[in-house]
This record gives sequence, C-alpha cells and structure tokens, in this order.
Amino acid sequence: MTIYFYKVWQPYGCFSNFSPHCIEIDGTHWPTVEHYYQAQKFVGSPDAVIIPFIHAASTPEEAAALGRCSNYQIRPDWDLVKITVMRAAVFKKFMTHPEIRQILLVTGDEMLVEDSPRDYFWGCGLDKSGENNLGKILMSVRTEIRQMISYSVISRKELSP
Ligand SMILES: Nc1c(N[C@@H]2O[C@H](COP(=O)(O)O)[C@@H](O)[C@H]2O)[nH]c(=O)[nH]c1=O
Repeated sequence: MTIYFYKVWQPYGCFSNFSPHCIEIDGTHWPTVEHYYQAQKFVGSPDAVIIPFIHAASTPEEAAALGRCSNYQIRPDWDLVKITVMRAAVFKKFMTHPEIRQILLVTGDEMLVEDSPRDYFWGCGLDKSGENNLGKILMSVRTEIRQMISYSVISRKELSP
C-alpha cells in the first residue's frame, strides 16, 4: 500500500524535509533538511549573502520562504544539482537519527509519496501525476541503508530495526 506523507504533524511526518531532525554537512549544523536544501540554492550565486539568514531561520517554513523569494538569484546550475543536494541531506538525516531510520526501514518495499498538492517535482501534486522525486530519494536511501546493514559496513546493532 502506498504511503503518503506531507506535513510534519500528519502520519509519516518524519519523512518531510520540514521535520525537526538536524543534520551536519561539511562541518556545518543545519536545523532541518529544508534549511540546508534552501541554502544550497545560493552557493556561488551573487546573492550568497542570504545563506546565513536561511541558516539562522527559526523555522523550516521561514527558511523555505527565504529560499523561494524571487528577489534573490539562485545559482545557475541549481536544476542540475538539486536532486544530488537533496539526496545527500536526506541520507544524512536518516543516518543521524536512528528512531526515524527505523520508521523508514519498516516501510518495507512500500511506495513512498510526498503528497504535496502544489509540488509536481518533489511531490505528486494535486492530481497525483507529479514526479515524486522526494519519495524516490527516500526509497533509494532506504535501499542504501539496507545494503549497508547487510554488508555490515556499519554496525548491525546500531542500524537494525
Ligand atoms: N513539506 C513541505 C513542502 N515540501 C518541500 O518543499 C521543498 C521544495 O521547495 P522549493 O524547491 O523551494 O519549491 C522540498 O523540500 C519539498 O519536500 N513545502 C511546503 O511548503 N510545506 C511543507 O510542509
């Protein structure tokens, strides 16, 4: 059965990038995946000065609003790198937090879908025809973590559900 998720307070809310699970990437601590993802839009752009403000945003909603503000210029290669950026952050989130890693692993082989009514790229959109790239990333991270467990690359005790 397909698992739909979207808002943090709904079922499987920990799969949302807005969930309160911090990550550290390249030595910097980010309060949520969303903070990191929105900030990466401006790495190397003329508006990189916005990055510390996104980093310091008090909520992921605020970070997203800053990152989506059309007054600021996004890096030119964003469309080429955004899936890689998102996957690295989502992978780090589930490697960092064992309690949500377990929730991800126990979804088995179920299809995971970000049920966003507006987003046809990361989610499925209102009519469910969207690309669901966030769901695809979560399923790929789930497979990778399972492989790590079976190859014993990381401690079974630490990772097994
Ligand atoms: N979960 C969730 C959203 N979805 C998230 O928005 C991000 C895409 O942002 P952008 O590339 O700027 O359009 C991505 O992390 C996607 O998962 N959007 C929201 O406004 N509220 C929410 O609760």
